Amino acid sequence: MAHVVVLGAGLGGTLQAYELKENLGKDDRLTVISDKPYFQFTPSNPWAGVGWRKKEDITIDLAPVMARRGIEFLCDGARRLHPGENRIELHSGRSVEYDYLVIATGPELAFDEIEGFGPGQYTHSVCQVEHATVSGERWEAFCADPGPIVVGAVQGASCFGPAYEYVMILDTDLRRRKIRNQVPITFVTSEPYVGHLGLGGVGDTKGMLESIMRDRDIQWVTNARVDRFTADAVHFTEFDEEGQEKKAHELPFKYSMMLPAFRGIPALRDIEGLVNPRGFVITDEFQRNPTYPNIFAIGVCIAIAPPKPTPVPTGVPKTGFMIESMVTATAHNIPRLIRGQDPVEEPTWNALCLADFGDRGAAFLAMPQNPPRNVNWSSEGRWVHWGKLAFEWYFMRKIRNGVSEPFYEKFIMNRLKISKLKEAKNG
Ligand SMILES: Cc1cc2nc3c(=O)[nH]c(=O)nc-3n(C[C@H](O)[C@H](O)[C@H](O)COP(=O)(O)OP(=O)(O)OC[C@H]3O[C@@H](n4cnc5c(N)ncnc54)[C@H](O)[C@@H]3O)c2cc1C
Repeated sequence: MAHVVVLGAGLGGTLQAYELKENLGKDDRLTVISDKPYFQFTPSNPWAGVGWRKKEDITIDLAPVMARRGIEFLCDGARRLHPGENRIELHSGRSVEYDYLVIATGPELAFDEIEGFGPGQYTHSVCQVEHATVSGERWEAFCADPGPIVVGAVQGASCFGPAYEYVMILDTDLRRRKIRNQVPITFVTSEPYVGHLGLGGVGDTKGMLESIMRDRDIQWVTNARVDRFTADAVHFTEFDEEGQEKKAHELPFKYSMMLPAFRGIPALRDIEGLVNPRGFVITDEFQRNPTYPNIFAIGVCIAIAPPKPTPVPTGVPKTGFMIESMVTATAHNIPRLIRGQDPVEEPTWNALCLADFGDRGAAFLAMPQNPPRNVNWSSEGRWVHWGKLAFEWYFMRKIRNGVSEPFYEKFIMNRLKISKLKEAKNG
């Protein structure tokens, strides 16, 4: 009999618990530990950031759901991991021991690396539902007395999709309110070009997103390193393609949201052999840590090197499709280890993003994540907006009912089939 613990109950940890439950033996114990009592559907946070969703629409109370699936649930935060003792020390003072651990703690948001940045300072956030709810409330006040907007992603950011989503959603909302003409919008990003996305672009994301931004009167600045935020301006330095300083900017705003860089959570930081210098968990091809072979990690908390350095540092996004493949590999590898076998399942690490703009949207699929790729596809249209609504509905239902079926695999296969049929029809 083995005790398997999943630390973190976000998109990755919750799915991990459901898939492990299917594959573990009857006598094995499964515990989920999370510092929040609810699951939040992070992809809907940009909608909460304009008041299109409330917190209760996109969160699910985990205790009853986990109880129904026969999974122990502990709502407590990890203070420190002691991997040499197979023990997690929790904020309550209690310790939990494990035979196998899956770390799924997502990112710590590194707002403190830039002066004046983040909630409680001068800018807003949609990274967590608690932030997005406040942003949605402030958005109402902004619309009553509008001015310039700055949206984007700072140096070291890896998650660019939600920045594009949020800027387009704000544009859509302002047009619906018929006040778009009073609001200059600028997109400021550390990416070397619009549509790079931390992936070197996917298909024609550069041309596609530039064209959409032009169409929506959104100005942009790329290769930007933010130096500080003050109450009503972002101060940043623009670099050229060689990485030389090009121009210092002071751009005024009345409302701003920029994606921060991520790092690993404090409970894991500086544990030698477990994490890299930014606190991301080191994993091998089986999602297993090489130093502590009974520890696996999935989701945003793992270390992935960028494919190619950029003039201003950028990271690699870890999106749902990729996380799902990490979950599935881990759900097969841990039971194999318990049975005395070697791990064999490797994740596929592909990237899919449905970026909703409130009326239409843009989608891309990169298989594998880094170029050169077998599938390098991007598209835009009204179908993406409907696709994102379906994604939210399906995912919330899946978490509520404890279903472990892979979503992305099915969605992508269907979408690619439709594209191929269309191509064949058009000759
Ligand atoms: C705004 C936004 C929108 C996104 N939209 C999309 C999208 O549309 N499609 C897509 O594919 N990807 C999207 N992503 C990327 C990615 O899919 C999400 O970030 C996803 O939530 C990552 O899952 P995760 O399980 O790794 O981390 P999280 O979902 O962040 O989960 C981490 C969990 O660990 C818990 N935790 C943290 N610290 C501790 C601790 N010390 N002790 C115990 N528990 C702890 C947290 O409370 C949380 O429950 C988006 C990301 C953001 C920020």
